Amino acid sequence: EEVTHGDQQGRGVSSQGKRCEPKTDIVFLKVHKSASSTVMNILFRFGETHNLTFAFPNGGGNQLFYPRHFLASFVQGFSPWSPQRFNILCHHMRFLQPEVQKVVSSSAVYFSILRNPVQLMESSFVYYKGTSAFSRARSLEEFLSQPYHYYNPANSDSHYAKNLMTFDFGFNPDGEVTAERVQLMLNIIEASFDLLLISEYFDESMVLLKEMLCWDLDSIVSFPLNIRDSSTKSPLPDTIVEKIKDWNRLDWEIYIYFNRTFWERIDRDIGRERMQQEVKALRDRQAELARTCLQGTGSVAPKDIKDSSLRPLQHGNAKILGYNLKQGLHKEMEHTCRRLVTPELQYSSILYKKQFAQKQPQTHQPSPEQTGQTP
Ligand SMILES: Nc1ncnc2c1ncn2[C@@H]1O[C@H](COP(=O)(O)OS(=O)(=O)O)[C@@H](OP(=O)(O)O)[C@H]1O
Repeated sequence: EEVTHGDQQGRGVSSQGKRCEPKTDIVFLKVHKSASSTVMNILFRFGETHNLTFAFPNGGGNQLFYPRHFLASFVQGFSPWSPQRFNILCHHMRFLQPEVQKVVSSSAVYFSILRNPVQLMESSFVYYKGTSAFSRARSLEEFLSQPYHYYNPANSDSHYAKNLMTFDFGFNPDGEVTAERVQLMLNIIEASFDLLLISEYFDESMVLLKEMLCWDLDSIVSFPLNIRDSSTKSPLPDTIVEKIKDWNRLDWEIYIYFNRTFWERIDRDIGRERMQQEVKALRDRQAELARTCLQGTGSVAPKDIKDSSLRPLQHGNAKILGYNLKQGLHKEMEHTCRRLVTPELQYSSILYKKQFAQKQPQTHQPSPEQTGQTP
C-alpha cells in the first residue's frame, strides 16, 4: 500500500503504509541563511491549518531576542508556574536546550537545516553587509584577505561573519578547532536534534521531514522564500572557497558530518529509489501549485510585487525576490496560494495576532531591540 495523504480526520499514513500520528510538537532551529525561511513557512502553514500554538517572542517580534542565548522567558505567555507548553518553536534563536525544554512538550521533535558554509557565507556577506565585520570590506575577497582587520569577536554583531551555524547551535564560533571540541559539538548536536536537513538537498530534506513528522505531501510543499536576485550573488573562485572553509572551520566540520548522516538516514529509512519517487511527487505537486497560484513563471524583483503584503523584507545589499499571485482564484485556493508566498514577517504577525486575539493590546510599544526586530 503506497499512500502519501492523511485521511479525513488528519490521521497520518506514512508513505510505506505504516499508520502513524502526525507530529504536532516541534522545535525548529532556524539557522541563518540556510533556507530556513522556506521551512518556517511550512511550519507556519501546518500550525495555522491545525490550530497549533507558536512560541512567539514577547511583544511579537520576529526573533527570540537573538543573538542572546534562548531563555524560556523570551516567549510570550510563558510562565515558570504554569504548565502551558507551545506546539511549535521556530523563530530565530540561539539554541540552548534546557531553556527550550521548558516551553515545549517533552515529546517534541527537534530538527534544523544546514547549508554549505561556503554559500552560506557568500549569502550572509551580502545580507549582513551593514554589520561591523563586513561594512568596511568592499568584497568578500577583501574581507578574507585579512579577516582580523575587519572582524572583532568582541562586537555584538560579529557572529554573522564567522561560523554562523556553530553560533546558532549555541557554541562559541571563535573556539579553537581541536578534534575534541569538534567531536563534543557534534555529539551534543546529535543528542539534541532528531534530524538535520541539508539545504542543498532541499526536496530530499522535505521528504525526510515528512516521514519523521508523519505529515502528508501537501504539508511539505513550498516555494523558495527569501531568495536573492542573481545580481547580488557573486561567483567564488577556488582560492576564496578554500579561505571560506578555513575561516568557518567549525561550521565546515558540522556540515561535513551531518551531510554524511543525512544520506545514511535516507539509505536506512527510505532508500534511494523511493526517495527519487517521493522527490518527483513533491516537485510535480509544486509545479502544479506554481501553475495554479503564480503569475508568470516564478519569483519577481521586489519592485514588481504588486501586493505590498507579499513584499519580503529587504536587508543589507541583498535584493530579495517575491511572488505575484494569479488574479481571480477561488477563495479557498487564493488562501492556500497566498500563504505559500507570504513572507516571514507578515506571516508571523498574522499568526501572532490570531494567537493573542483575546488579549488586550499592549499599552506600550516595545523598542525594536526588545522585540528583536533586527534580522
Ligand atoms: N528551497 C530552497 N532550496 C535551497 N535554497 C533555498 C530555498 N529557499 C531559500 N533558499 C536560500 O536560502 C537563503 C535564505 O536563507 P534563510 O531564509 O535561512 O535566511 S534568513 O537567515 O532567515 O534571513 C537564500 O540564499 P541566497 O539566495 O544565497 O541568499 C535562499 O536563496
